[in-house]
Formats: sequence, C-alpha cells, structure tokens
Amino acid sequence: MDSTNIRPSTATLQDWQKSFIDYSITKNVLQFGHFTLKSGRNSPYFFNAGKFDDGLSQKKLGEIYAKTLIEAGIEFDMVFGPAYKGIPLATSTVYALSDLYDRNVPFAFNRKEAKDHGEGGSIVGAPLQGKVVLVDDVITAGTAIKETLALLESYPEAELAAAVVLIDRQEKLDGSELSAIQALEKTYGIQILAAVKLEQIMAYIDGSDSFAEHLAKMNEYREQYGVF
Ligand SMILES: O=P(O)(O)OC[C@H]1O[C@H](OP(=O)(O)OP(=O)(O)O)[C@H](O)[C@@H]1O
Ligand SMILES: O=C(O)c1cc(=O)[nH]c(=O)[nH]1
Repeated sequence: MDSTNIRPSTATLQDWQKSFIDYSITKNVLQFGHFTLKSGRNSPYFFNAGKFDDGLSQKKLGEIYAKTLIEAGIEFDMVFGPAYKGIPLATSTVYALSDLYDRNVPFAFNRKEAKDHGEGGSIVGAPLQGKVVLVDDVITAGTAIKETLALLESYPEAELAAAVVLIDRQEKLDGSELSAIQALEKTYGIQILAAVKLEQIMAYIDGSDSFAEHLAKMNEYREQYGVF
C-alpha cells in the first residue's frame, strides 16, 4: 500500500487501555497474520479471548467490564454471556461487580445446542428477566448480538438493555456505511459499549518497528472494510 494513503491516527488512549492492549499482545490474544472471520472476511489480525486462559486474565477482564458498565451508568438487572467465549466473561463480570461495587448480580449463559436430558434446555444460570446486559469479547458483524436478541424474544420478561465488548473491530456491514454497533444501536436502540476500538489498537502499535508490517496490512484492511 502507498504510505500516503495511510490516514494519520487521531485516536487517544487512556493508560488502562494501553495496559489492556499490551497485555492482550503478551497473552497472544491479539494475533497478527491471516484469519478468516465468521463473516468470511480475511483479516490480518484476530482477537482470541480464549487465550485469556488464567485467573489473573479473568480478574482483569471482569474489572474492565464492571468498570465500563458502572461508569457508563447503565441500568441492568442481570448479565448474559453468549456461548462460548461469552461464558467466562459473564462469570468474571459478575464476580467483579460483587467484589468491586458490592452488587450481587445474577448471570446466565446459553448452550449452543439444547440439552435434552438432566435439567434440559439451552439456558444455564439465573432466569432471563429484567434488563439484560450482554458481555462478549468482540463485535464484527453483530451476529452474536443479533442471535441473543432473537433468543430473548422467547423470554418476554427480559429485554436487552446494553452490550459490552472488549473490542469494536469498527467494520462496515456488507452493503452499508454503518458499523455493526452503529446499525444495532439504530435498529434496536440498544447501547453498545466497547472497551477498545480498532483505531486505538492501531494507534498503540503505530511507531513500533516490530509491528510496522502488521500495521500496514491493518490499514489496508481498514480502508476496505472500516468505518472512520
Ligand atoms: O459480531 P460477530 O460477527 O458475531 O463476531 C464476533 C463474535 O464471533 C466470535 O464468536 P463465535 O461465533 O466464533 O463463537 P465462539 O464464542 O464459540 O468462539 C466472537 O467471540 C464474537 O462472539
Ligand atoms: O469476526 C470474528 O469472527 C472474530 C473476530 C475476532 O477478532 N475475534 C473473534 O473471536 N472472532
């Protein structure tokens, strides 16, 4: 790519966001290479929250979700984690809400395949009711959030009040100029919060020689699929 096409970064980063991105790189959660996304797009980077695979990681993540929710003043009654990667995130979030904010919040998660023995069903945990906050790792096309909205249609006492993700990939939906977050907020009126946006990840690695090649590929990807 011609370097004159690279848009200068205007993204600002708070210290905790820098620490989080740095930690994600250290844990190999934030990876660079060739990845096929659920949407079918070929991405030069991937955020694999499954590599947050120990107690300290989950503690840090729980704190980020809890802080994001509380500081945004979101009103909620329970937390929902969509399978699979949303499941540990939901437990870490409610643990942090209890530990740091003295709020004992119920949580639930789904099974990808309904169980037909034992307790049965596809929802595990607290009854789905009241204002639900979804926690997930990444938003790309918003499919996971739309699936949760569809699931909640069977639970008239529950409404999706908000969603919190770690990473907003800031990608245009096919045939649209809107990102998944913009489209979901517009269509369903739900608030979606992201701890870190792609532009902030790019600003963080900008200037580091070891990431220069990856950054160039991310710029190309962003020119093709990104919202600005
Ligand atoms: O915004 P979207 O286009 O839905 O993409 C993001 C979703 O994709 C991944 O989950 P995946 O469906 O791969 O399932 P997993 O949690 O079982 O890995 C990721 O954990 C998000 O939930
Ligand atoms: O869009 C996806 O499928 C996706 C992107 C990403 O960065 N991480 C992830 O788990 N899924």
